[in-house]
Amino acid sequence: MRKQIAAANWKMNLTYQLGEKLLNDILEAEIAISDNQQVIFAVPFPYLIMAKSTVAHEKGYDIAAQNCSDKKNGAYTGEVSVEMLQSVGIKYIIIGHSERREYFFETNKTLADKVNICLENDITPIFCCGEALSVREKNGQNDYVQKQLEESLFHLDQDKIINVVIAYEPIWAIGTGKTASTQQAQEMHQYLRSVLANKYGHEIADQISILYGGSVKANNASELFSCPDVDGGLVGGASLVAQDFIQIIKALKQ
Ligand SMILES: O=C[C@H](O)COP(=O)(O)O
Repeated sequence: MRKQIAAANWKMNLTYQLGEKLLNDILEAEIAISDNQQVIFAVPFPYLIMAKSTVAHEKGYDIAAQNCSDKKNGAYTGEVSVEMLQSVGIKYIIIGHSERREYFFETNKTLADKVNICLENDITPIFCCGEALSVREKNGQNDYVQKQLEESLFHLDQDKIINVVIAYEPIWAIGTGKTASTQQAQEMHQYLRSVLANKYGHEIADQISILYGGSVKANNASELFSCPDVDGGLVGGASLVAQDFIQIIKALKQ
């Protein structure tokens, strides 16, 4: 049975001290996390070790990096390699967030390289895909996300794809307060799963968690997560407020 995941993406927000307090405030709520659920905090690089040790003894909680280099190592000043992240215990990395695609010009090919290095190091990529408003207005969202999957993931064998988490994030819903309707979210997630099934078969596709991202809030998480093909969320703004993210964790399907 695939995991139900609440992933917090702090992006470039919070000081170290506020981040540490936020983590502790959420852990103090002592939410019961079932074996089928996972809570992940994607924190800025300088906070990874603190965050990792803060959740170390908490069942069902883990930490992610928000990005990594597409190079393995070497003279790339300012870059952070997957091997470095692995060496401090990181098990998840967000790959291909739309903000990285837009502001840092990451291409499907670069992201395929990042995915490969993650998997070589036993790290689960949380692979983001999603269309801009202009694409949706032309009803081109299915082809658009399918191409993102084909060009960044479909070189993987069955035993590798099974270790990837996918996050569908309609760009028009990120940080805008506009959320995809439950029907839009379910349609896209179902479509993504059918694309995976066509390539890898239903048994594999049914095991891959597909998260929804785009203005998930405390008051809409239950409805979104109740969709059969929505396996939790990748949450930006609402993950910065302890009480809001606590509600979002509680909204995960069991
Ligand atoms: O990574 C998270 C997504 O970009 C969604 O962000 P948001 O919840 O602020 O819309």
